[in-house]
Amino acid sequence: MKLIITNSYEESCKYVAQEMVSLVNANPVAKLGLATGGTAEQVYPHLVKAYQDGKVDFSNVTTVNLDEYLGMSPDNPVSYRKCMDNWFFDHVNIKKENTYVASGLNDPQAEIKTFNQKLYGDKLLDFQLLGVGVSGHIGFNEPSAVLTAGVHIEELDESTIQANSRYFDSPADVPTKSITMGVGDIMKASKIILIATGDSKQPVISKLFADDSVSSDLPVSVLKLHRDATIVIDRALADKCGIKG
Ligand SMILES: N[C@@H]1[C@@H](O)[C@H](O)[C@@H](COP(=O)(O)O)O[C@@H]1O
Repeated sequence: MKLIITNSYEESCKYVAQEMVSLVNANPVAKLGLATGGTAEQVYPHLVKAYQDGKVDFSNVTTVNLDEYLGMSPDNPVSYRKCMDNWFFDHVNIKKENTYVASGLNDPQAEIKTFNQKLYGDKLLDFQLLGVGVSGHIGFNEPSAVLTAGVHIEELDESTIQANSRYFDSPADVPTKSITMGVGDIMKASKIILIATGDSKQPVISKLFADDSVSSDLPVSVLKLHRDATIVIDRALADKCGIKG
């Protein structure tokens, strides 16, 4: 697992976007795994800018998103589908039919089938963008005695519900379940970049770099097993975690 420490969150976002642009330029038919969440959100304006500046072409790119809340309509303004449309897809030349964000409204078992078809029907992911939850989750894979490899329905951790309640009227409105890629799905991506910032992520990032352990109590720690996973944090977060470098 590689660590990159930037001078600021803004610089982290630019760095991640630049990596994605380079990847698409090297492989115009790239299949990208995408992420929502407040941290990943600020990566997308840099991708849109690169497109507007003629530096990248998304016309042959396909995408699969990590997760969605169960019961969430794709039309709901806080759905991950709407987030992706608003932040990215509606502003670049990607074909909408080449983008997939699971529907939280469909029958869960049928949607798991569709999700797997999108993940494995043609080729594996060339890249996966990740954020990390305050619980240490990736996608919505929460800490637990065991982790699940494949696409599944996951009960959200109380800390995730609290953290994500900022997007809803109240914590009671946050869905309690999600449909998510499993850790095995994420780990099959050829290249993974995780971006983290902010004081709330200090406990999980500190734990991640405290030692060499991999544990289902800290789902993000599975990235230590990946050949090409990079964690991008800013100096402020690194300092909080006591990480030198
Ligand atoms: N399901 C998403 C995760 O994929 C994301 O990593 C996490 C981090 O969010 P934020 O960056 O807003 O802290 O948010 C949600 O829970």
